[in-house]
Amino acid sequence: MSKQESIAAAGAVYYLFGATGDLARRKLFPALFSLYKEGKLAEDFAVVGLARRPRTNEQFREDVHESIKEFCRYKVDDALWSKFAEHFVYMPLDINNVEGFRELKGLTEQLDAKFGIPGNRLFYLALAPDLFGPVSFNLRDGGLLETQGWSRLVIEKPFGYDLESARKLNKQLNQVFQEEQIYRIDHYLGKEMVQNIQVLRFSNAFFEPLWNNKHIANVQITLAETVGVEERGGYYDKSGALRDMVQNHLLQMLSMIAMEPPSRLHPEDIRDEKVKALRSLRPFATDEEVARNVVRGQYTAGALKGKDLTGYREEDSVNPESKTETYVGARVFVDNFRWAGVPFYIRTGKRLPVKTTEVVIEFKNVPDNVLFANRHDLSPNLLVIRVNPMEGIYIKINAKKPGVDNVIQPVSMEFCQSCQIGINTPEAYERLIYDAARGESTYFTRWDEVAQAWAFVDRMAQAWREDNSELHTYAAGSWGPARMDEMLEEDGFFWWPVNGQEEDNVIWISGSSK
Ligand SMILES: NC(=O)C1=CN([C@@H]2O[C@H](COP(=O)(O)OP(=O)(O)OC[C@H]3O[C@@H](n4cnc5c(N)ncnc54)[C@H](OP(=O)(O)O)[C@@H]3O)[C@@H](O)[C@H]2O)C=CC1
Ligand SMILES: O=C1O[C@H](COP(=O)(O)O)[C@@H](O)[C@H](O)[C@H]1O
Repeated sequence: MSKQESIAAAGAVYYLFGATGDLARRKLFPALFSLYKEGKLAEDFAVVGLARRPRTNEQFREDVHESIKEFCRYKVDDALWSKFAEHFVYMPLDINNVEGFRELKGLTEQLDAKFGIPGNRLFYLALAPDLFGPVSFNLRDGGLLETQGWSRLVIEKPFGYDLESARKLNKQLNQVFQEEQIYRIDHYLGKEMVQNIQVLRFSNAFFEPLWNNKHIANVQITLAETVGVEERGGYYDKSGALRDMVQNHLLQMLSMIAMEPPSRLHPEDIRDEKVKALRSLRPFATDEEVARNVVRGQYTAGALKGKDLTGYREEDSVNPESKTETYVGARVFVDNFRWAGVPFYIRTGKRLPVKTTEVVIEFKNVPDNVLFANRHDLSPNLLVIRVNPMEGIYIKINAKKPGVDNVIQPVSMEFCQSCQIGINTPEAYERLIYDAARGESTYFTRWDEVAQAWAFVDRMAQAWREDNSELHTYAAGSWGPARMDEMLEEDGFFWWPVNGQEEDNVIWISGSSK
């Protein structure tokens, strides 16, 4: 067996619902091409683009070509493109019309025969969530699930609007698919460094023994974006940062930092541990607790890198009186033996000064009775996990300043993954599509995780709905509402600089990312 054959996912028909949409264009077509180029898709596959808009196969292939040229991390060469393009067909289909699904079944049989596909079906729903239920019913009623091979459903976020709507949606899906067949995408779980959290934690003698409240003072998780709401106001103004980022990406990252080691590296064991961590989140009992521990903010006009920026309420397709939050910061606790008393500070926002996703683990200082205890120049040890756009980790330690007695200075030692691997790091969507095609579900969210995360954030949304906590404002291009900084100060901490914006006095041992 050649190397190429050994890494290829089993052949399947990929049904791309929402094939004329933004996600397909920016992420899904480029991901499929990269998988093909790397031999992770062999020749026994077909992609059927599905949406209402009329398109011929040729027009559709041209759309795919343009998307790959613009967004793929690989350059497209003509010979490979021609071979790849043959696997793509388009069929106009309205999701509410079951007849169309019957026709799709006929098309599927032709594609199975043409490409030697063994009856495997991957249904990717790049659609608004209110269409997930209707698609599932029509897949069943149109006969598309009657097959000798496997059938899997890949669905995009948001999975509902709150716990109640998520439950309803899940119930609909469960009428057609088993939980094991449902792959709920959280694209942060496809990011290399998010997946690396487990490896760092569980394969290094350095970290695991210290990974608890005896040694860790606090954990800081930042998901900062420079972009504003862009053209997505219609969706975002209803969703806000809490539903768009906290319920999913932020809490998923938190659960990976906080989880206990699984007994086996089996997807269900890992997800069991993540859901336990989510269940241990201390719920906010009252509106007053929400107000004390959670900060919601909305950006006003400001500037970034010399460019003037409008405020959120002035953006197109946003209600000029909108109270939607574009920033959420919170102090949360994981109430279990490992984490009791350790604050997790989390924040996410649009129009912040840098695009970065980072986790900072701040360690407690050395005990009072040792040599350097009363030194004010002792800085806490940090472990920093850089997820995006830089990928890597660094640790900050204290060391003697060379040539000078009695002077201690912080030193950062760095593993810069993106400097070494750079453009070849697979994009999250490549990894996740490949995993779904291989039946590897570790980095997809299971229903109980989703439900637990909704239950946690619903309490905040409820307090805000009742309007008992303030909507802070922050200037576009700033680090968000000052109240969040004050919260850390109350606890004797501050936000560590992110995105390599280290304090001036730190020496970098391998400063390639600076
Ligand atoms: N775009 C992004 O970066 C991200 C998107 N997502 C999620 O992915 C999903 C898709 O997002 P996005 O691509 O941006 O959305 P778009 O609005 O760009 O695309 C929606 C797609 O759905 C199709 N569609 C709508 N109604 C029907 C129908 N009745 N029958 C058949 N097709 C229909 C549209 O095609 P047509 O009009 O031709 O029918 C279009 O292809 C959403 O759930 C979104 O939240 C998640 C993370 C990031
Ligand atoms: O899911 C989403 O994520 C993006 C940020 O993703 P990233 O990979 O660029 O960090 C965010 O802009 C968007 O609002 C949200 O829906």
